[in-house]
Amino acid sequence: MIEAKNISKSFGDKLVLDNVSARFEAGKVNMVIGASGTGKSVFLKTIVGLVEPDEGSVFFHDRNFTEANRLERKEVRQEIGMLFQGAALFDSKNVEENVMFPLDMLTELPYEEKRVKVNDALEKVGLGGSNDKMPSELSGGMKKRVGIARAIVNSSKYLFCDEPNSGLDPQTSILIDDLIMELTKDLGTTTIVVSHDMNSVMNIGENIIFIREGRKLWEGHNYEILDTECEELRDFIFANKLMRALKDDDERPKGQ
Ligand SMILES: Nc1ncnc2c1ncn2[C@@H]1O[C@H](COP(=O)(O)OP(=O)(O)OP(=O)(O)O)[C@@H](O)[C@H]1O
Repeated sequence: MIEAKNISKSFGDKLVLDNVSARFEAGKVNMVIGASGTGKSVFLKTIVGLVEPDEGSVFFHDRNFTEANRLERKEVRQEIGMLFQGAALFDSKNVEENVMFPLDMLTELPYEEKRVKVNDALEKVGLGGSNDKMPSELSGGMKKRVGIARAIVNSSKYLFCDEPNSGLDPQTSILIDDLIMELTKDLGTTTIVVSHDMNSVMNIGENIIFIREGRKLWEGHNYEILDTECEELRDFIFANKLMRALKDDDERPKGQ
């Protein structure tokens, strides 16, 4: 579980996060959604300590991360797996070396033990046996899978995914969403997905917070979202034509 309490952050005189609180449960896909430039990434960076909040605190289970010292923060960070936008693989490293990277950085394990963990992570994302492939030989969806394997290889308790579907076609996006959901359930991770993709929200959003201009305006489950009374959220959702069509269809009297 991760809890962010009353987080505020300004850059210069621009208030980017205004008293945002959220609770992200273990074993659930938690989503932070909102339009571009609205503060989602700054919020995620605040949670991992890449940005220091001006006010408020972040807790990982009962550990106060905001007040933790360097060593305590390092311990928490070792439990966080990150899937970056665009997968961010090292082009000059093969799949095995890419997935092994966090183990090289964070552990003293011998190569054979690291290899067992890498193979296990690759199996989990459906890429068993791809160790020697280079990123240039992989499709966009496979690169994301490698990125996900790298995020879970160190038995991460927390899985953060920044725009996991960016650059993917709709079918591959669904496969990646499903994989994120499956791993969250199987591994019991506290998963946070930052996204502005409404298809993903409808596929996997179990606990969603909507941020607009630095303020949290709504939170709930994907089955509630289409019925929201929050005008700003409706504008965000129904900017997507498919969502508008679904909503109209839902409201049409049956048999028409
Ligand atoms: N280090 C920084 N210094 C100054 N301003 C920043 C900094 N980081 C972010 N901002 C500003 O904070 C605001 C929120 O940015 P943020 O990246 O969180 O948006 P976002 O919702 O993640 O957008 P996107 O979906 O496009 O990634 C933007 O106006 C951005 O310019």
